[in-house]
Amino acid sequence: METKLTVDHLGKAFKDKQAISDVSFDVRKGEIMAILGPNGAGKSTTIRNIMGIMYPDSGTISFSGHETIPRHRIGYLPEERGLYQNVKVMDILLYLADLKDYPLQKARERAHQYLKMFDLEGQENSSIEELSKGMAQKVQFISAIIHEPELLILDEPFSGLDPVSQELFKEEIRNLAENGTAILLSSHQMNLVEEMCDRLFMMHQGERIIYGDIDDVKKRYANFKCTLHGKNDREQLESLPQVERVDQNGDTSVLYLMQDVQPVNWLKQLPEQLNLLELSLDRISLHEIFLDIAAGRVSPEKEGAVHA
Ligand SMILES: Nc1ncnc2c1ncn2[C@@H]1O[C@H](COP(=O)(O)OP(=O)(O)OP(=O)(O)O)[C@@H](O)[C@H]1O
Repeated sequence: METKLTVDHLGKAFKDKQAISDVSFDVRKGEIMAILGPNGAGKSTTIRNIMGIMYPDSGTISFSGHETIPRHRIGYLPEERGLYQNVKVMDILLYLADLKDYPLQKARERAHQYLKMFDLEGQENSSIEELSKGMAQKVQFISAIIHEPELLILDEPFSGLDPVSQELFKEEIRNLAENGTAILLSSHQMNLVEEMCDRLFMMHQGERIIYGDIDDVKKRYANFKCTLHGKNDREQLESLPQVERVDQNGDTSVLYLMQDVQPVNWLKQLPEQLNLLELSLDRISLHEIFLDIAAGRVSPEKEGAVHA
């Protein structure tokens, strides 16, 4: 797949605070790539460097192999929402398309098409201040894609959206990728990331922790967990073979199993005296991998540890 964006060994400090260091990843045509990490991990700093809102101290950013970034071929939904408040919806969309050198007539057609798709038909002449927060967010999303960008950067696109609007956004983001747009998406909603994205770049304290194909990452990091309902002694559960740790809440115990456990064999050796009302065995989710990272239970992987 053709590489659209390459971020290579990027570093940026604010005074004595190293916000990001040695950040490297790429985003390919037609894929949805997630950039993830706990609050303060450095996601927005990375994105702002790509967008030229700030300049890196080290490293390079290139677009289709060139270090001159054609910003008119990029669409950007920033984390900070906000469009000019007292300007009409259609006027702002055409103005922003024009800033990207996109033909006016085509922009008008696409604006109508997207306003309809996002249930905003008839709002062309409303001013932004008359719209609800979610409606204004839809207009801002349209403004990010109106000029048919080759690379689309979405910083927390789903925050503040109701479930119906969230579905609309998801569907359109998928459509854009299917039609060849390279998408870099930052989100704290792990279930959506797991559902939508092809690859991920997970960072913590400014550094890369995991980089790779979502399915490979899940296989590599997502061990099995066994949830037991029934009154059981925590220490006894902790002493069972191949149990890494136990979380207990009342009569519910979650046993996190070591890597490479064979679930069937592991189940066979459970002691008969266990109090078992219910038992389930699942792979841990991306959400839990994320919590492990935030808690420092996953250390940065070596370059190339997971093949991107
Ligand atoms: N303009 C700035 N001046 C000083 N420090 C900054 C500035 N912008 C970011 N930082 C610091 O850089 C680090 C990374 O911040 P950044 O906003 O990139 O994180 P993030 O991953 O986007 O977080 P969040 O999920 O909370 O949006 C933080 O420690 C933050 O305090």
